[in-house]
Amino acid sequence: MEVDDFQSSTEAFLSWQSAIGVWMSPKMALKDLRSESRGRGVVAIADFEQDEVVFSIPRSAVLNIATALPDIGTESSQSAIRAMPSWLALTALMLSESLRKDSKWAPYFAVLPRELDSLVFWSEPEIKELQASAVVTKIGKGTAEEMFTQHIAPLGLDNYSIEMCHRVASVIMAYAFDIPEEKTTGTMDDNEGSEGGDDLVSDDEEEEKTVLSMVPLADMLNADADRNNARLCCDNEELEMRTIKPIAAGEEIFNDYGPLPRSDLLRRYGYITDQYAVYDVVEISTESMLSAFRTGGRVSPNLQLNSEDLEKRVELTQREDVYDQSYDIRHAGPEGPSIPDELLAFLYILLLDEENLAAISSSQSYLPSRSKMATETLGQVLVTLLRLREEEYATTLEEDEALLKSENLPNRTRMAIEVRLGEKKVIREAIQEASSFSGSNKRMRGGQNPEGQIPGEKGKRRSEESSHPKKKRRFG
Ligand SMILES: C[S@@+](CC[C@H](N)C(=O)[O-])C[C@H]1O[C@@H](n2cnc3c(N)ncnc32)[C@H](O)[C@@H]1O
Repeated sequence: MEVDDFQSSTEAFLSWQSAIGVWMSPKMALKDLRSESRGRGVVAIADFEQDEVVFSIPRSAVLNIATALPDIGTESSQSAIRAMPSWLALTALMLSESLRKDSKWAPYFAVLPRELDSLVFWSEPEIKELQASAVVTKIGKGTAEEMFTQHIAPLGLDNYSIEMCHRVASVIMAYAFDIPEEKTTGTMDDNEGSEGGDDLVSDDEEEEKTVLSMVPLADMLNADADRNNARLCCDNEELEMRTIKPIAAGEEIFNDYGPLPRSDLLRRYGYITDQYAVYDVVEISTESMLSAFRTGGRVSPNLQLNSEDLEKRVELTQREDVYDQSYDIRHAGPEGPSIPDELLAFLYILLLDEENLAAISSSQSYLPSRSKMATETLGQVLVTLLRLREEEYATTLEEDEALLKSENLPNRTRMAIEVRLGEKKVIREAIQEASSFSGSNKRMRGGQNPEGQIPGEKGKRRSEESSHPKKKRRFG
């Protein structure tokens, strides 16, 4: 789009917003931020105080099934759309609406991006640059295409194509909000959309009904984990973008997408920034850990297990509710350590000697506190497992750091390197944490002091010893 087109479509969009009842503070402006690679963004042109309204949007100016479906197609296509999962229904709705010559939403569609860098648009070689990042398994392109074919193709829309569906669905993923249905209360803190994830933050104890919606203007805010200074509030009949801290003239007004690792930021929104590095995550798959424990695997031979023993112990991890398909390793912070309690408990059960395993199996004793599970042996095994995980990436952390110094890297390659490098940093941090484990090995198979059973240690009362690990997982 030419500069003039960009400017004129921004102006047409803003006039249309006023015409459909959106109130905008004279202290805000919609700015061209392409020179900073952020498309359009909302900026303060005068000082805002905390909790001031930046703009307010009547519900009739929000695009969703309730506001737009009655105007399109036949009754049967309307009921077909209603029956679809919310992200697919909104995709069908936007495709249908964009075919209408007199569409009320045309000035809005004109400012939505034609292309994004979300992972669904990456070529195979580009995806390969993400190496062993678990995000590669979460792109869901094939599944989305099956759904387009199954649900949207039968509507017979003139503009239907798989590529078009991806374009619209990706805009929804990056731009849509789940908003509470009218007459309920709540506060939005990020735009989350297409995967049925209702990331609504609300004071209300009751479960709220939300509707996936495109909220023009609210979706013109860019996001920043550190500089988040505004939030979409749905407490009143109109939706209001309110400041959550004072904003000085000249500052950009930012939303937040929540604690997303950069891999997910890339998958959903097609960009990354350093501010989200703190949320980077590495998944370690349970299957890969179990194969390291199998006879001939990579943990030390005296800790390997035959299939029967392994199965028995895995069943116990399931009974103790510490079994997962994979475990998230992250940067240590106020939320907790790098290595989650569930992973410690899982490995602890695989490493327990027969006597203590039998005691837990028969509920004579319980999983101990984290510090007791963090034994030296477990730490060493974890270091081995983490090194194996690191080896799954085709390059090392140091090689990635060197690569990032090269100029003229294509943008997608650079973003992929940053994501995989961030994950390797998480692994290194977890290796450090595991190396510091110093709990006694007395209950471990192959422990250094297997004879050192303390009298009366077995069968302690729950109140003295148990600190059953709690699920702390934060990401889907
Ligand atoms: C909700 S829209 C924000 C408005 C968008 N800038 C526009 O011009 O339409 C989300 C998209 O904006 C871009 N974006 C948001 N925050 C960003 C940031 N901090 N840096 C770069 N791009 C950002 C990404 O392309 C993302 O998919």
